[in-house]
Amino acid sequence: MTEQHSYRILDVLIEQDAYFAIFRLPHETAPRFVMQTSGTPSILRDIEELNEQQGFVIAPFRTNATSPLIVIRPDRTTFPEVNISIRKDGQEKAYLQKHISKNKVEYSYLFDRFHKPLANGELKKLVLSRSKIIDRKDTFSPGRSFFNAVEKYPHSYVYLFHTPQSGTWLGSTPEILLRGVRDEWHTVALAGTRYPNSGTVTWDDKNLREQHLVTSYLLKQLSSFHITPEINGPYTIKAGNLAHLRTDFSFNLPETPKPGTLLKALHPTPAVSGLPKDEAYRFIQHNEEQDRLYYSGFLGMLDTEGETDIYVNLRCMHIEKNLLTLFAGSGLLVSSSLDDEWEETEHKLEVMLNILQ
Ligand SMILES: C=C(O[C@@H]1C=C(C(=O)O)C=C[C@H]1O)C(=O)O
Repeated sequence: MTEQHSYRILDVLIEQDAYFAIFRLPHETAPRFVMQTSGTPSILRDIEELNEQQGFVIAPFRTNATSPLIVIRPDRTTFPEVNISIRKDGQEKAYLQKHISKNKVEYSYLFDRFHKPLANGELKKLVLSRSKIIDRKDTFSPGRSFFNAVEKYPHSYVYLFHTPQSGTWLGSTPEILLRGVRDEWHTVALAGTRYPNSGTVTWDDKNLREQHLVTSYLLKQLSSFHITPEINGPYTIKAGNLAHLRTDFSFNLPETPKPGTLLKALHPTPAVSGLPKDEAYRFIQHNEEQDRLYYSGFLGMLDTEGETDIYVNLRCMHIEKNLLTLFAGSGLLVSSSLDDEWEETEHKLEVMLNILQ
């Protein structure tokens, strides 16, 4: 099967409103595919209900009626044959950035609003995110963009999924939330961002502190289950045009906690939300002025009999009939500067912008 044939199949599955996900794990060559062929996917109210589930999980940042927590049952794991007609490409139109996207002036108001509780010591860290909305070209193909990302981002988890409940999402994320085979499990603290042109990356105090906050949080959550992980890091990793600081946590997971319970304890980590956990999560809900939907939620296969690979949903876009909404955020500390954080989100948005053609 040619790549062009594969991407047309993916586009047709989206047009047919199928329940499917295709994903490529870091450093693997072949993407894996899952599709539910009968009934409707499970809709869950609470992350802990994942303890009773196996399948492809799609969890929003915040579960609500518009963004439910979904599990696709993997009825089939090979590409289906679908009737593909050759698409007549319409008139070319340029990708246009819509006014609804926050410009730097509007972003600066939100930056000030987020900085206040950091400056007065109420909160230690807050992740401020924004989105960029662009017109979808007639020639845009989600399937082709997925394969572009597979090629361009070998170190990331690249995915495309569709369900009628979530809509269509595509992304290329570097951040593992929970990975496990048998009783060997892993999670990762990924925080601190640079955009090096070349050579070695150096890390300032702000980035080291951000990384330290996420590491301490993960240790605390794991130790609440009496898990003492083996720790490796922090070290520098590449993710497309960006570099991050990463610390690995490896541990045994006997009978309990089950993965759903652990995911509930981990999500949302301060890499995407903030500290203290509950206060930061509430602050974002009331002040960010956008619904993050599935951005900064988590996704991937949950299969306790086989292999579990759950990633944080970053460097992603929501694909609609006429619009593409790209998301990016960055972690603010009291020492953050407006220009640096804006620039960081610009670089993060490029991850999706670079695969649109
Ligand atoms: C929030 C995002 O990325 C997260 C935030 C980072 C940071 O602030 O340094 C780094 C990696 C991710 O954990 C994003 O890509 O939107």
